[in-house]
Amino acid sequence: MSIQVILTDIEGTTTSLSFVKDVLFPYADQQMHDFVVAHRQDPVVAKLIDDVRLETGNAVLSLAQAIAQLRQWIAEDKKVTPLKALQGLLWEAGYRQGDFTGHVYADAARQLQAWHQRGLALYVYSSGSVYAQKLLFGYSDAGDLTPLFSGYFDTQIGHKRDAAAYQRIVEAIGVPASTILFLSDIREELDAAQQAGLKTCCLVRENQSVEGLVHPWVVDFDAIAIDAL
Ligand SMILES: CSCCC(=O)C(=O)COP(=O)(O)O
Ligand SMILES: [Mg+2]
Repeated sequence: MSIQVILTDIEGTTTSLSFVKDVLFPYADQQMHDFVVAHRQDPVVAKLIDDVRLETGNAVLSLAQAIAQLRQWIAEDKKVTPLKALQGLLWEAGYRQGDFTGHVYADAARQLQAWHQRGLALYVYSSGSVYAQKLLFGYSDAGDLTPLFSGYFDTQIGHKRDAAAYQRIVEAIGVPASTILFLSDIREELDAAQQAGLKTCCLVRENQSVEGLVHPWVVDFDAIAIDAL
């Protein structure tokens, strides 16, 4: 069956690792303390701090300890759902103030537009929260790309190395798994998607090794031959 849907990862796939690690994460790290303290009474932020307590298994974690835990998770690049949700809220100010724009490779922006034009449905699946995904594409280097996307998934649907997450995404999109092409730079994510029956393609942008790679791979979006996959 031919491809009807493209499901794409962000970091390392549409977007450089460096933008996430050298721009977004340091920004969140610098702003986390003041943001959480200023918004601690906001029900959304208060719930996320409770979620940090749940995640750590320490129900009496103080606000200061929760902030320290969040900053440690940033340093360790942990894909923890309350951290990802808070990062989205923090980055909003950075995008709106023009402190940075969302990095999207020119080839990715070009092909996303071309695939949308030819009638393929485009979805995102990233560990970054859906809110953060919409900000990145909404304030991207290539302008507002959000009209191209039919939907977004984050770790609320499951973790990216878990085949069950892809099965839930297939159900949510409502087309056969074999008509969905998943794009990612991480082979464990591609393995999980393949187990769920999706087609896969690995983005090898930054000198990763392709030794033993069982997935088709390309160096950028221009090299993806949808009809040949
Ligand atoms: C979309 S927000 C910035 C990226 C981010 O926080 C992240 O964890 C990236 O994970 P991905 O699954 O896109 O590799
Ligand atoms: Mg990635």
